[in-house]
Amino acid sequence: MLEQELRDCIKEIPDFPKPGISFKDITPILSNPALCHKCVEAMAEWAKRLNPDIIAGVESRGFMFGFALAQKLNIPFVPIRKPGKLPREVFSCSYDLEYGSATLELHKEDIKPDARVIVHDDLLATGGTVSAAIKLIESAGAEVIAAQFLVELSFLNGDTSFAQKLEKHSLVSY
Ligand SMILES: O=P(O)(O)OC[C@H]1O[C@H](OP(=O)(O)OP(=O)(O)O)[C@H](O)[C@@H]1O
Ligand SMILES: Nc1ncnc2[nH]cnc12
Repeated sequence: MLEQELRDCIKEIPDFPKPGISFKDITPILSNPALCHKCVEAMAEWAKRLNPDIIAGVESRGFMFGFALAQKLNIPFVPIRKPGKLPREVFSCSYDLEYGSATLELHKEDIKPDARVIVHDDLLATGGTVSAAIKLIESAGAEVIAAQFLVELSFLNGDTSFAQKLEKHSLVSY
């Protein structure tokens, strides 16, 4: 079963990057092309019935499977990036995450109003990152129809209030 294969592959690193954090290292998945393929297939199978126009992926770990998913669905991929990286006019949003605080940016021109967007990230922890990504996309006048993750840390009891207004999906939950 895919969920078990992912659990067996993801490495848990205690006290990284700060004491008390159990870091889920997804990079071993990237060394396993067959498992990557299964992940993209499973994400695409779930996402396609929602008929999205765009996959928006969050820097940096959200780029890897987010781009692959967009390619699989044959739709555009739009990057949501850390501050100062995108050269054109941006929407900007600051937020807190499990081990600090951060800002994300989105090119204003990249998402047209009324587009149906799926936000993709590798991992859902406190929910701060995905909530910021949703705000950015809504600033562009577009609709976020779902948020999709490789990994969800349910034990954190993070802010999943975003899931009241859109669909949420993850391949493995801790
Ligand atoms: O749900 P949250 O508490 O907001 O945490 C989840 C976010 O944290 C990690 O990103 P990080 O900011 O560490 O950046 P990276 O992807 O560049 O490693 C992860 O890739 C998610 O984007
Ligand atoms: N515990 C964790 N492991 C990996 N990435 C994270 N991003 C936020 N919390 C994380």
